[in-house]
Amino acid sequence: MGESWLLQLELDGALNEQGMVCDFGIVKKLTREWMDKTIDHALLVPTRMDNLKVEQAVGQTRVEWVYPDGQAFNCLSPSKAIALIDVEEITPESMAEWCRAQLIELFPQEVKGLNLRFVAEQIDGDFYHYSHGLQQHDGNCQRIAHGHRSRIEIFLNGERDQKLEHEWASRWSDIYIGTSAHRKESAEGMHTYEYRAPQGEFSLTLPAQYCYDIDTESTVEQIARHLAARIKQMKPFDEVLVRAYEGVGKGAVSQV
Ligand SMILES: Nc1nc2c(c(=O)[nH]1)N=C([C@H](O)[C@H](O)COP(=O)(O)OP(=O)(O)OP(=O)(O)O)CN2
Repeated sequence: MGESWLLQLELDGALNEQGMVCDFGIVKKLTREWMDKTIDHALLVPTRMDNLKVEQAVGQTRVEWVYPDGQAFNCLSPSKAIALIDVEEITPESMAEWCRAQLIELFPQEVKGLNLRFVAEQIDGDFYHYSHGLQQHDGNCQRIAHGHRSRIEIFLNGERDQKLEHEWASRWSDIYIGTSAHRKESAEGMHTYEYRAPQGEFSLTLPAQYCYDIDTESTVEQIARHLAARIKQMKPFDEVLVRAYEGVGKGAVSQV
């Protein structure tokens, strides 16, 4: 599944010569750089999970996992796009503990304690939960399986339509949004996506029931456009406006 969490930090320690525990600028820089290097835009794999096999060779990592119903999940990607986390399950709490233990080592010695929390954005309505990879992105969004938790707003003739929002959020609850051009032949009932991007070769195979393909890259602009077009097909006489988000506070608007 895709996630977008806000990170909250509390530092404990004696005051330095500037009267600070640690300059906020340093806190933000250290934390952001470390998160970007380790878990942000990565596929987080809980290595104590059952039915998991991980192989690493020459900069590539392969993850094979069997779903409880016996179906297969397989991802091959440059190693930095897969974060192996020594826990049974990825939760905000298990990730906070895992990150805390490593992050505290990076702070100046005045910092004696670090409390770290991951929190989901407060979303009053529906949201969609998806993973994807943008082959054409020159940054880390090219990684084949990173995801977001995103609010969605749909308007018909200027009026919010929460029933439609709910329908799309349910359809896109823990979904992989694939790009048709990346599809390769696969066993029946499975989808395989493969592409080469600047960071290397990416490949992902998972059950078709967890996938939704679109004809373009899955940028949030294209997602908003796709949703607006699909809704317009069903409601040709209505003016349709979609606000689709990508994680917290960023998104796109499409109107047809
Ligand atoms: N105009 C667009 N820009 C970007 C898109 C997009 O769809 N349209 N998509 C991405 C990536 O998919 C990416 O996962 C999001 O990247 P980024 O904003 O860097 O990610 P974070 O969620 O980590 O956000 P921060 O708030 O910067 O932590 C990139 N750009």
